[in-house]
Amino acid sequence: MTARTIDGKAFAATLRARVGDAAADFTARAGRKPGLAVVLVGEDPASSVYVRSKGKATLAAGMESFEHRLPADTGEDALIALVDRLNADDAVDGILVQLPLPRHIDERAVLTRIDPDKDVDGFHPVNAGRLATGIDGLVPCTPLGCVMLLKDLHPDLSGMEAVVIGRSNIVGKPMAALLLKESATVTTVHSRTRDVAAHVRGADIVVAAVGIPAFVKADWVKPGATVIDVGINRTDDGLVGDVDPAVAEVAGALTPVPGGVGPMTIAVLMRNTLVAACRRAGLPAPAGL
Ligand SMILES: Nc1nc2c(c(=O)[nH]1)N[C@@H](CN(C=O)c1ccc(C(=O)N[C@@H](CCC(=O)O)C(=O)O)cc1)CN2
Ligand SMILES: [Mg+2]
Repeated sequence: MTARTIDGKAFAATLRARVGDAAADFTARAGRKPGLAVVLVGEDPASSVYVRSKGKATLAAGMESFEHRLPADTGEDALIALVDRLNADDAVDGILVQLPLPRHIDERAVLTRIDPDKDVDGFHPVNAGRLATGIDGLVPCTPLGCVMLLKDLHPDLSGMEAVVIGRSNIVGKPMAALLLKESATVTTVHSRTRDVAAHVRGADIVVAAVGIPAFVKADWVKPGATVIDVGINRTDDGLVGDVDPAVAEVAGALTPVPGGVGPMTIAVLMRNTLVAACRRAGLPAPAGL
């Protein structure tokens, strides 16, 4: 069997177009555009590219982009002061601090300072708590993008066996919470799990978010399973995922790297910004997003 390729790039393009339509509608009703502020500290080349892409996507969706590029030696206090200003700025609906931050800055101190209702990354503990308890909030972009791709293929995930590999606050934990919300039977495996392969073998859905190149092997995967590869590992052989390419011979469907989950992250960020803007303006949630 050769797995069907899940085209995240194409899905992301349609999502961005739908957000663009909804953003035009917001602008007509609210008398202003939705606004997204992105903060980058330092000059990490990959982060710099992502921030530029976010700015371009924001403008392309008809939204206001506020880009703040700060030097690598910016102090934590100065960064927090900027977050406070963005929290108080009515033109800003969404705030995103690009990760990773330089080592001298406490990531948690910065992320918990963002107004939860502007936290379009969904990383604030208030939004994590909302997700865990079933309250509408803002949900991390990458896992929400994964669920959108999964539901496109399997509109009803209820009762499906899902294994999430990795337990980060950014992907693994919210991914498991979102799958649970869809009534899947969810197992999270991680570095202390005794037999990862045994868990993966029972899964209809595998989400690999572990950050180890080609970690998931073909003989771990149930024939026909849907495999979502969240890994973005830069190696001497270029960009590779967390899933061994040989998995394509066993899986029913697989996201490629690049062109799978990655492009969904920025498309969902646009969606989250629009959702935050609608909530802040007291407008109904945009349909179908
Ligand atoms: N504050 C945040 N920081 C980071 C996040 C995040 O969601 N919020 N995620 C990643 C980086 N990221 C966005 O910020 C991101 C990563 C990858 C892609 C993407 O489209 N990848 C392409 C490949 C691009 C390449 O060649 O590098 C793909 O997979 O097809 C978009 C956004 C960490 N930081
Ligand atoms: Mg740090």
